[in-house]
Amino acid sequence: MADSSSSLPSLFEKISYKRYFLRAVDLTMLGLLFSLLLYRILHMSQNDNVWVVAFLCESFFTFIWLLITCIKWTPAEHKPYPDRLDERVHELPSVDMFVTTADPVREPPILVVNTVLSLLAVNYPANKLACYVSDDGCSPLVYFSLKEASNFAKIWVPFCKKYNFRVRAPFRYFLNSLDAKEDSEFSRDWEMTKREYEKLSGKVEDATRDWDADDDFEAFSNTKPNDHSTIVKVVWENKGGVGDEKEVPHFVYVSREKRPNYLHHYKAGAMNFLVRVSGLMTNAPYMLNVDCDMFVNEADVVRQAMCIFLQKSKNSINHCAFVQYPQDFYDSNCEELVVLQSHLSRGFAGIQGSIYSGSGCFHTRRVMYGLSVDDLEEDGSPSSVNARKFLDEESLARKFGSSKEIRKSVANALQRKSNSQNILTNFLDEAREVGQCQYESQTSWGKTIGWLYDSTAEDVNTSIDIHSRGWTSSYIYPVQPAFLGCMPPGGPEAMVQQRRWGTGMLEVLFNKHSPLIGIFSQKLRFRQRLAYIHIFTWGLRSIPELAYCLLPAFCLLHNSALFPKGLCSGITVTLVGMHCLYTLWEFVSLGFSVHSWYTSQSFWRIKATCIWLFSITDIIFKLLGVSKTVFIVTKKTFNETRSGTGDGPSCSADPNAGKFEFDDSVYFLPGTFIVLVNLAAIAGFLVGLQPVSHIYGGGGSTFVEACACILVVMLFLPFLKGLFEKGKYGIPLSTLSKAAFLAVLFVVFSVGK
Ligand SMILES: O=c1ccn([C@@H]2O[C@H](COP(=O)(O)OP(=O)(O)O[C@H]3O[C@H](CO)[C@@H](O)[C@H](O)[C@H]3O)[C@@H](O)[C@H]2O)c(=O)[nH]1
Ligand SMILES: [Mn+2]
Repeated sequence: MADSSSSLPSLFEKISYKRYFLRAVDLTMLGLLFSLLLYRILHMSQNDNVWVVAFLCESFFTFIWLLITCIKWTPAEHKPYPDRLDERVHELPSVDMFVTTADPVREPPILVVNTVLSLLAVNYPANKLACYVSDDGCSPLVYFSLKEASNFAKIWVPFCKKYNFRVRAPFRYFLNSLDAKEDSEFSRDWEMTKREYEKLSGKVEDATRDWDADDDFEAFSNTKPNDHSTIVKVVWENKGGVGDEKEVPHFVYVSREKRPNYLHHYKAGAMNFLVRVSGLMTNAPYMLNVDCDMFVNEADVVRQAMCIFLQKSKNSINHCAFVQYPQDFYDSNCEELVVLQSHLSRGFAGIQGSIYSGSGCFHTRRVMYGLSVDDLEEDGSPSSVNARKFLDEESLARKFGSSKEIRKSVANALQRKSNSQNILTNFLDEAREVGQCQYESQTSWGKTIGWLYDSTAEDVNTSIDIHSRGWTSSYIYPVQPAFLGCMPPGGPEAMVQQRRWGTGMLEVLFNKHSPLIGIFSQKLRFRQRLAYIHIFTWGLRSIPELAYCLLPAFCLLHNSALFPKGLCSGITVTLVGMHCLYTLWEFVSLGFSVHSWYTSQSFWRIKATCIWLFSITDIIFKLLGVSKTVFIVTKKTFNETRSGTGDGPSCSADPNAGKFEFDDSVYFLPGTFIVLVNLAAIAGFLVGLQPVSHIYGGGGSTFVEACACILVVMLFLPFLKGLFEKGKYGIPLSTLSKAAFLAVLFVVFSVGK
C-alpha cells in the first residue's frame, strides 16, 4: 500500500484552470440573455402571443446558460504521475476489468476481441488483473472468439510488454506498417505476431459462417439470447510461474440467466452480475468498466488510475470513489461529444467530481457496495457501529442475496481484505447461482448497491448516487486518449442512441436520485446538483428548441416582429455572434476543423429538437405506466483499414463519412417539417406575400426574422440536402409528404391568424 510519508511528492496533481476571460464571456452572454428577457417584459403589451412564447423559450435558454456558466466556472482535471508509483507503493492492488457485450451482430466479436486483448496487455502486473466479459447475447460465436483470443494473448501480451508500446489493441497497432528494410529481432517478432493476429481474425470471421462446436459449447445448445441458463466459463486461469512479462491475466466469460418474463435491466444488470462473479473469484478492490467497443489506447492507464486511489490525504481517507477518463472515438461524428465532455466533465471535476459516463472508468468495489463517506473511520475502515450494521449476516443476506460465498466476499471487500483462496474454477457453481434471474429479487442490487436500475442511462444514475453519498471522483484527461471507442454516423442509429440518452437522463430527473430532491442535503454539493440538473434536463430542451425553430417562420409569414428592433436588435445579433465564436473557439482549440464545428452544431440541434421530443413521450408513457423504456444497443462498425494513429481527435477518410442518413422512421419528421416551414417563410418574404402587419405601430417582420429563418435552415442543412438526395441520404417520400402536409397547415395558420 502507499507510503503515507508526506515528504514524498504526490502521486497526482489537481490542475485547476483559471479562465477569467471565458468567465467574462459567459457572464456577458448571461447579461445579454437577461437584457433580452427584460426587453420582452417591457414590450409585452404591444405584441401578441408570439412574444409570450419567445419569452418562455428564452427564459429556458437563460436558465440553461446559467447552469452552464456555473458548471464551467472552475474547471479542473487530475494529472497522475505513474512513475512515482514504484517508489511509493510496495504492492499494487488488484483490478477486475469488466467488458459488456450484448449482440454479436450489432457488436462484431472481433471488436470485443480487440478490446479484451488491449485490456489483457496493459502495463500492470498480470497476477493483479482479471478480465471478465459479460455476454448478454449468449453467443457461442463470442465465446469461440474469446477462446481464440486467449490463445493469441499468449503471444500478444509478451510482445506488448517486450517492446513496451502504447496502443495495445492489435487492429490499431497493426495499422502502421513496418519499415520493410528493417531486419531485426523486433521486425521478426512483429511479422510473426501480425501473422498470428491475421489468423485469429480470419478464424473469428470464418466462425460467423460455421465452426466445429466441441463439448465445450454444450452449454450454448438450445439457447436463445433471451432464454437460457447462466453460463460461466473460465477461459484462462493465470497460474503464474512464467514471469510477469509472459503471464496473461485471468480471463472469464459469463452470460447471466435470461427468461422472457424477467426484467434483466440491460447493461446495469450485466454489470451487477459481473460484480458478483468477480467478487467470488478474485474480489479485487478496484473495477474497471469498458464497453465492448472501447479499447485501451494507453498501456499505462491502470497505473495512472491507481495514482489517484493510492494517494493518502493528510487527515482523512481518500474520498475518491471513481476515476473517469474521457470517452474518445476513432471514427467520425465524435467531435460534438468530445467537445461537450471536455468542458462539462472538467467542469464537474472542478466541483465534486466528474460524472461516471459508462465506459473508461475505474470504480471502488466498496463504494459500489453502498458505503458512504461517513461510514468510515479516518483510517478507511468501517467505524465500529457501521461495521456491525454492514457486516451483520442478516443485513448482508438482505442486501446482497442468499449466496453464502457472496456474503463472505462482500464482508472481505468492505474490510479491504482479499479472498482466502483464488482458484477460479472452484467457484463455478456459486457463480452460476448468483447469475440466476431471481437471485436479485428482494435484495438491494440495483436499488442501493451496484449499478442502479430505473434508468436506461445507468451510468449517470449510478454517478449521482455515489456523489450523493459524499464521495468525490476524479477526471484524468491525458494528452493521448486513454480509451477509444466508436460512435454511430449521423442518421437513424445516432437518433436511437440519442433518444436512449435523453430518456435515460429524464428518468433520473424523475426517480428517487433526482437532483431536484433534497436540495439542502449537504452531501451532494449545491453546484454539483445544478450541474446534474443541467444534463438531466437535456430532454426537456426539445420543446423550447423546436418552438424557437418555428417562431421566425411564423412571424415572417404572419408579418410580426420576433426580435427587438432598432438599437436593441444589437442584443440578439451580439448573442448569436458571440455564441458562434465561442463554440467555434471550443472546437478549434481542441484541434477540430471549422467544418466539423459546423456539422456538429447542426447535428446537435437536430438531435436536440427532433429526438428529445421522443424522450419526453417515453417518459410520459413510463410515468403513466403505459410502457417501459428499452435499451437498444448501438450498432458498431469495425473497419480495419481506417486511417489514423489513435493520437488525438481523428476522423475517418471515408468519402461518405459525415453524410447524414435517413430512413422512414418518425425521427426525421420534425426536422423535415422545420426545413419546409422555414423555406416557405423565406420564399413568401422574398416574393412579398406577407399580409399587412397586424401590430400597432407597424412592428412587422423584417430581414432580421428572414435571417433567423435562413439560420435555422442552415442548422438543418442535412435535411435541406436530403430533399434533393436519393437513397439512404435522401428523405423518404413518406416522411416528406407527411411533413409537407403539416407545413401547409402551419403556413395557413400563420398567415391567417
Ligand atoms: O442489454 C444490454 C444492453 C447493452 N449492453 C452493453 O452496454 C454497453 C453500451 O451500449 P451501447 O449500445 O454501446 O450504448 P452507448 O450509447 O454507446 O453507450 C453509452 O451510454 C450507455 C447508457 O445509455 C452506457 O451504458 C454506456 O456505458 C455509454 O458508453 C455495450 O457494451 C453493450 O454491449 C449490455 O451489456 N446489455
Ligand atoms: Mn457504445
